[in-house]
Amino acid sequence: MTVVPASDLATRSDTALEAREICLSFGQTPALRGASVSISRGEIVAVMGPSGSGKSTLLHCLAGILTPDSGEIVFAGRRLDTMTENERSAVRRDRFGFVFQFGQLVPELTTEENVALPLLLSGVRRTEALRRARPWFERLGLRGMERRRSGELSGGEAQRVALARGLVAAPEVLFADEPTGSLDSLTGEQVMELMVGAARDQGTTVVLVTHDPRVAAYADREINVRDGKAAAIDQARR
Ligand SMILES: Nc1ncnc2c1ncn2[C@@H]1O[C@H](COP(=O)(O)OP(=O)(O)OP(=O)(O)O)[C@@H](O)[C@H]1O
Repeated sequence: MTVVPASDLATRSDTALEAREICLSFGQTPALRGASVSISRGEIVAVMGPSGSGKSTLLHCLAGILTPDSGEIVFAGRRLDTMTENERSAVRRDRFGFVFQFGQLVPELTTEENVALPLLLSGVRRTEALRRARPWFERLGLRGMERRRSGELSGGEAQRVALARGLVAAPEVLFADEPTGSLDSLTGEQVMELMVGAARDQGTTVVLVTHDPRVAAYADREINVRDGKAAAIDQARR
């Protein structure tokens, strides 16, 4: 009989990312109270729930930005919560992408440098990083804006640049916290269409926090967070 090591089994599984019974408090405030979620490879998941319910905290734990007080985070078969800070930051840099509500572009850099940034931080040479950033301008309708700085972009343009930056290194998981929260609904829908299209092309798993049911409708599945606990929404009700 061949014994398959548990690590191999985990690598072969379809699960990209998992939180198991995670708890996290900020001082006396419990933000997560035993939240569990399991996200498949290539799946696009919307995390919904009332303000203050723990959505962003859950996303930050899944992304290895925050470490839970108890429970486990498993990414690609490995415990993220027990890694050293250096290992976790290498996972964030090399295997995860991020898009936040206000884009958070580096104002001193041109848009093409902003898009290329994750590659530069991973040690890709500048010419090569800029070469790989270039197709994203065409793809996201940003052609001609390569040399602008973030102050010279509209909100929707800046958010598309942020999206390109989040996806340029072909991350395994893209974390998006209210990526359309600062945009009007039409611009928000354009950003969502681009995000979902690009993520599907690359096979990127997406964890998306949103208040907006129209944004959540782009996801394959909704997870509802209430009082620091997560529950999958019955798909039949959607
Ligand atoms: N850095 C922090 N320090 C102290 N308390 C915090 C911190 N971050 C979050 N909290 C608290 O943890 C709880 C969950 O916050 P979290 O931001 O995860 O909720 P959320 O569902 O994302 O809310 P929103 O939809 O308003 O963004 C809230 O009670 C919040 O006040």
